Formats: sequence, C-alpha cells, structure tokens
Amino acid sequence: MTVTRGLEGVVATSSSISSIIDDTLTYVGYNIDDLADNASFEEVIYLLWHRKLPTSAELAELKQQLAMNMELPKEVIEHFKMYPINEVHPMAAIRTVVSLLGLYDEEADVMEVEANYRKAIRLQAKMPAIVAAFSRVRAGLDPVAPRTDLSFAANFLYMLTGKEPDAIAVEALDKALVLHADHELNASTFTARVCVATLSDVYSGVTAAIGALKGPLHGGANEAVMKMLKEIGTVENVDTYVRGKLANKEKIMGFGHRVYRLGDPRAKHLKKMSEKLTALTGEPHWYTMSVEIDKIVTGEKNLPPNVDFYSASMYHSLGIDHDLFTPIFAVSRVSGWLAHILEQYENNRLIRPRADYTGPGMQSYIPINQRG
Ligand SMILES: CC(=O)SCCNC(=O)CCNC(=O)[C@H](O)C(C)(C)COP(=O)(O)OP(=O)(O)OC[C@H]1O[C@@H](n2cnc3c(N)ncnc32)[C@H](O)[C@@H]1OP(=O)(O)O
Ligand SMILES: O=C([O-])CC(=O)C(=O)O
Repeated sequence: MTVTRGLEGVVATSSSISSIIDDTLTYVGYNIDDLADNASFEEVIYLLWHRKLPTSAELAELKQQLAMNMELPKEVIEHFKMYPINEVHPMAAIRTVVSLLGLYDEEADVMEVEANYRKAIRLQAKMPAIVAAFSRVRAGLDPVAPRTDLSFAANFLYMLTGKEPDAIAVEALDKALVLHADHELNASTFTARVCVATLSDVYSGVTAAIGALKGPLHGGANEAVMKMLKEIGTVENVDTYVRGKLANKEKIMGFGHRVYRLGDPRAKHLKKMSEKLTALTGEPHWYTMSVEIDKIVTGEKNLPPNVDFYSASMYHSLGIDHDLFTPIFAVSRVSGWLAHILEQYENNRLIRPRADYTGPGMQSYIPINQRG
C-alpha cells in the first residue's frame, strides 16, 4: 500500500462547484477576482447551490427566504444561558447549536432533494444569527432580531451590534463572505462530504464541518494571526519575532497552503480592505505590521499569505471580537458546505479509504491473569 500523507494531491471526488487550477480560484467557472469585485454574498450562495448566477427575481426570492429564516428558536437562546458561556470558545458553541437546531427541525431526517434545499436555506440563514446571539448573550445583552430590509452582511452586523452598520463595514464583510464561501475539497468540506456520504443528515454534515474548520491549521488560523499581531505589538518588533520563530521551525499563522504555490488569490482583496479599514480606524500599525511579516515570511520561506492572514486585521478593524473571526468564516463557508452536501447526495457513494496497518503482527490472546 502506498500512503499519501495528508492525502496530498489525491483526487477524491468530482465536483462542479469550485476549482483551483494553476493557482486560480473559480466558483462555477467565475474567477474569484470578478466575484470579489462585483458579486454580493447572496449571489454567490445562489451560484454555489444552483451552478448559475441568479436573475434579479431569483436573487430577490433567495434574499427574502434568508431574511425570513434568520430568527432563532427560543430554545437556542435558553441553551446559551445554560452553560458557562464566557468559558467556551464560540466555535464549540456554534458546533453544538447547529447540532441542537437539528433537534427542532421536523425535516432533519427527510432526505428528499426539496427538503434538503429547505434545510440549506434555514441553516445558511441561522448561522449569522447564532454567532450574533452568542456574542450578545455572553456580553449580558439581549439578542437582536434580524431585519427583512437588510442584506445578509448588513443583517449580521446589525444583529451583532444592534446598530445599523456603516456602508464601508457592510462592503468589507460582504467581500469577506464572498471570498470565504467555497474552496474545493478543503478539510472542512471534505469532512462534510465524508459525513453525509453515509447518508447521514445535513445537520450532522455541517456540525462535523464546523469541528474541522475550528482547528488552527484551517479556519482557526485567522484568530491565531490576530493573537500573533497582538504579541508582536509594534512594527519594530516584527523582524526579531518572525525570524526567531522561523529559526525555531515554528509556523507563522496565515502563511502557506496545501494547494497554492504562487499565492492565495483571495489574500490581495483582504489586504486591500485591511489597509483601508485600519487607516479609517486610526490603527494603521496592524496593517503595517502585517505587511512586514508578509515580506519576511514570503521572502525567507517562499510561503505567501493565505486567506486567513489579512482577514485578521480587517475583522479587528470592524470591531469584531477576535474569537468570532473563525465563526465568521463558518457563516460564509456553510454556503460551500451545503453546496457540497447537496452535490454528494446527488451522486452518493460511501467514502471509505484504507489504512496501511503498522502495528504488531498476529498475536495470541493472553488471559488477564497471565499478563505480566
Ligand atoms: C482557510 C485555510 O485553511 S488556509 C490555511 C490556514 N492555516 C494556516 O495558516 C496555518 C499555517 N500554515 C500551515 O500550517 C500549513 O502551511 C498548511 C497547514 C496550511 C498546509 O500544510 P501542508 O501542505 O501540510 O504543509 P506542511 O505543514 O507539511 O509544511 C511544509 C513545509 O513548509 C513549512 N511551513 C508550512 N507552513 C508554514 C508556516 N505557516 N510557517 C512556517 N513554515 C511553514 C513547514 O514547516 C514544512 O517545512 P519542512 O519541510 O522544513 O518541515
Ligand atoms: O483549501 C484549503 O485547504 C484551505 C482553504 O484555503 C480554505 O478552506 O479556504
């Protein structure tokens, strides 16, 4: 048996959702640069789920369905109040609450295509509400109900703060949501597909995917980047800190990628937003520090920044708590997970690879009273 560590380069499925070819990312054949500059997140959700851009009427209908399904059942809020909310990581809470939502969805185990689509709408709509409600309940505040007249990105910021957000904040968040929506067979998407390929339900697939996104080698890296920026503190400290870490063979979070070699095409968009927002908030040092780190890591190790690097300083500038950075990734990526889950059901086969056994050879069972 030949083992490919980490399944690097292994092609495990066919998919018509997104592609990474020669370091270019497309969603259904549309270049991510075009989508980042022109499309709203709602348009991207439609594109991923239907493999075509929506007409105005189709987009309006999707927006309405999302807005109408955002409100959380009261059980979720009660649930937040039952555990030590200030001691749990929001990703653990969100993972638990998505699973909990499945208990209150009468269609949770109905496997028809239309029922799965309806669940996709409900889950996509509720993700921002879960993150916002968690954040408010732990701050001792009441959750804010969504508004039907706001976009998905604006509604999320509104539910988080209780205030109508600035246009620039909505633009930045919407772009980030577009950029994070899907990414071929990344670890969390693969997890979702493995889970539902047993013909388990949509809630189980998304719960499993959230667990995979949480880790710092995947979605959790954006929070780790902000932790590093705070630790470094000033532009003057960057050189010693980064070179010291590299000399110790430690990883610099937000750099490197399993697939991209020349660089992650999403990073430049987030870099631009980070520069703009850090200047607006009067804290340009977060951006300047990031650029200095980027110069050293890219120069010394030939490892360009990935999607998680500049998103950290950008989200910080939006006033978002640092442990909510990865949950925001999940608010966007759930669109991709759901597209892949629906695609997996369309042409399902159990995903079950093999392991090259490296333990001892055949052994004779020894009764417990004869073991030394
Ligand atoms: C949304 C996302 O999931 S994007 C990725 C987010 N994750 C991060 O930013 C965490 C930091 N980056 C990493 O850990 C890796 O680059 C990964 C996990 C993204 C990709 O990992 P892999 O393809 O498995 O590469 P692997 O970890 O084997 O690294 C290969 C070599 O590059 C080095 N390397 C990889 N990433 C980094 C990094 N960020 N900093 C320093 N060195 C690095 C490794 O130490 C290793 O060096 P070696 O060959 O001398 O031992
Ligand atoms: O594709 C990957 O391995 C990780 C990544 O960039 C993503 O999920 O957006």
